[in-house]
Amino acid sequence: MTQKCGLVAIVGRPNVGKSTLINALLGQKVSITSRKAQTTRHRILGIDTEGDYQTIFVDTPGLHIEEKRAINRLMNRAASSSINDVEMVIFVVEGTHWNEDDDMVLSKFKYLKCPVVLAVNKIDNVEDKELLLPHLEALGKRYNFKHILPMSAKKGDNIEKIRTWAKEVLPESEHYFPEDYITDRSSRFMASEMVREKLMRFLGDELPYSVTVEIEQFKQQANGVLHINALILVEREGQKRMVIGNKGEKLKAIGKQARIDMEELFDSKVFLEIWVKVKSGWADDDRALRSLGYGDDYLG
Ligand SMILES: Nc1nc2c(ncn2[C@@H]2O[C@H](COP(=O)(O)OP(=O)(O)OP(=O)(O)O)[C@@H](O)[C@H]2O)c(=O)[nH]1
Repeated sequence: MTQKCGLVAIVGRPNVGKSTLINALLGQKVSITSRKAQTTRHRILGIDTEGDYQTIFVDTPGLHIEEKRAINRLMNRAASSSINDVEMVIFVVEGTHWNEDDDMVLSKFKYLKCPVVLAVNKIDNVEDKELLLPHLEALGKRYNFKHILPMSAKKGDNIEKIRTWAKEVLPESEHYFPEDYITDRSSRFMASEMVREKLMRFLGDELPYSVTVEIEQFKQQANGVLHINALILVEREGQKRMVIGNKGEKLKAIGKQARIDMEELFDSKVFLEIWVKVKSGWADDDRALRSLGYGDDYLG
């Protein structure tokens, strides 16, 4: 049989569970998830290769209404353009909560030619299941969806259908990526996302968007241990203190959790060092090494 390959977009307002769905579809942590809205700043490709089929899932940044901040405008642009050349769109919404942001996403489908699947996520959260059916029926009247799928990305319920439907729409084409690729993002990028995710988890709303993470070193040592140096760049001294926490506790916890995820993803022991630096501060170029975010067994 000839090879088939194509793009499938996963769209939806922030926080509906797109990253969780991508992770569930690919069975690996390729995208970051968080309770805080809008964590996906980058467009991440998740690649699912099975035999002759290769589905490239495009995890778009959350589309949303407010356009005041430049970053939001950029996110909207990236999201709109990524919808156009795909074979299918998975529109993720949340349980029985439909709001005007969902309407906004829906309005982007006006000129779409490809099929749209409505994935009604987080049904495990819907307490009154009797409400679900009429709600799904009402949703069906909003657009000519190819399928309407109640599902739970977190529990893995019904997500196989998405993989099957995706395969059905793939055109004949050579595979774009080698079969062992899960994402076209480099491992360095994945490592930085993992640190950023933990930052968000530990600092929540306190964390400003301006904080960035750079991977300065990513090297496999002869003994197989992966040495990773991450640099967290903040804008002010106060933010640096916040990230480091009392006696370095916060940074230590962030480092530990990030290391655990990295070890799983890279399938290797990881030695992770994290530094925090104030971005613009020429007067503050001291890079205090604050984190011992690695297991004690790698110390010796
Ligand atoms: N109960 C429940 N929670 C879910 C489910 N799927 C995702 N979540 C939770 O919803 C929150 C947001 O999930 P994400 O996957 O980060 O959402 P997202 O749409 O990628 O968010 P952005 O990156 O902001 O666009 C997380 O706390 C998830 O654990 C689900 O099926 N059931």
